[in-house]
Amino acid sequence: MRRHMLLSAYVLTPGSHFGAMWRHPYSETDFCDRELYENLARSLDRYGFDYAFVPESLAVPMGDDGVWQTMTSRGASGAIRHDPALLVSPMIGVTQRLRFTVTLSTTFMEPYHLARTLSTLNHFSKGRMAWNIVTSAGASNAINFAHLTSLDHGDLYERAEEVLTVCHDLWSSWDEGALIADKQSGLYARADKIRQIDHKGRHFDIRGPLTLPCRGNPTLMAAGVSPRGRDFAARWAEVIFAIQNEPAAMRELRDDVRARAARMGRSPQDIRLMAAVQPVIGETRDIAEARAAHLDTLVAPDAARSYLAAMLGLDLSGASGDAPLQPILESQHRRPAVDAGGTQAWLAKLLDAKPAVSVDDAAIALSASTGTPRLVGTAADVADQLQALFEDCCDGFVITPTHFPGTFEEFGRAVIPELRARGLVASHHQDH
Ligand SMILES: Cc1cc2nc3c(=O)[nH]c(=O)nc-3n(C[C@H](O)[C@H](O)[C@H](O)COP(=O)(O)O)c2cc1C
Repeated sequence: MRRHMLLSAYVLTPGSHFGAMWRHPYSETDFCDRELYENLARSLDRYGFDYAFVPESLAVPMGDDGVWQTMTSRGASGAIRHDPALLVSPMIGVTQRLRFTVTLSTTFMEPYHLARTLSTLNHFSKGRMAWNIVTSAGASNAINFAHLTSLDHGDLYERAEEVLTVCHDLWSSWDEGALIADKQSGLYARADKIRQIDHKGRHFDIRGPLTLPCRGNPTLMAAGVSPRGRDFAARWAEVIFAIQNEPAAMRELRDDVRARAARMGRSPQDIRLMAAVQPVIGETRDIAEARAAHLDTLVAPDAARSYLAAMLGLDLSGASGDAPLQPILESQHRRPAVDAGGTQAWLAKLLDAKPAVSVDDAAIALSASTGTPRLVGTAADVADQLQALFEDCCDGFVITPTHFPGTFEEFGRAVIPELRARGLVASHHQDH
């Protein structure tokens, strides 16, 4: 069977990987409206997206200095976040085919909760769930859980391994056929087909069983990039979510995780990589270029500076926006705890092209796409760029919006038919 591209819609508000999304003239702004998500889900289902992908953070975004007010007041990426599991619940109800990726943290959630929430969603969606497993490293993630013992990077992954073991045990704590609901005999469930898990580990003490039977396991995704994160993905995940600017970095990540998986006895081809991309589509190339340039004008420099500071682990509080970035980088020698988006590689590329880039220009460039490749052009141009990446170094894309939900509609109306005509995405009702 021909290999098909996976297509996900990235549901992050009020800014997405484009940090000023809500300011776009065509964008919705009420991200607390249930119907917005139901309508989005209907459209995604109709156009043939594979997934709605919901990332997660349990804190409002903040700069490296802990100041959250700037980014929240500017509506930066992730300033409004719902519980991912609850967000997709109404979306499930209005769709037949669309699948859902919820990002849930192994650090701040308990495995019993995780296993049960995902199990319920997998029942309600008839098996259309995926879990993007994150360890939520970094100070901002921990800010609302300061009462918990803080875990270092290695401990986060050790806990995550235990969480996954427990979840799998809970998901198999009911055998198929355990639920019989036999009114005649009065036997609802066969206890001989339901097991305690009796887990006693370093982090958890859990008897089990789960409070409901399982309907298959969710598809597992992972998003770490360190050697430990890659091992974790190689052990558990079927899909890796990547924010990488360069094809070579996507290729290296996929090859490396596949090699690790092979050493663990898995088939390397079982691991697919979905890369975040930001399409900017125009009726003509000139229109697309003009739209891309317009996007940058919507980014607020103060919020962009906070974001740059957070992503690079810099103190920019005393810096003028016009100052060149390079000397600041050299004087501070600071590094972020997490390089989640390949930001260092993005920065190296920027400094290579523009050694004297100012703080604000760098900040605006980062907030405009978070380092995801921006694909600018007509629908056919965007399809060409996706095809080239797909044939070279990845298995699908997470489409990050510049306006919400318009980007998904433009992509669905103009680019997906083009990809389908080229045989690159599954036809409707066909599995990938
Ligand atoms: C592409 C990407 C996306 C991520 N998305 C999230 C997220 O939505 N929520 C979250 O809490 N952590 C997220 N993370 C953080 C990871 O789960 C992990 O904690 C972090 O990357 C540190 O692990 P590492 O050093 O192995 O990369 C993401 C990381 C990457 C690389």
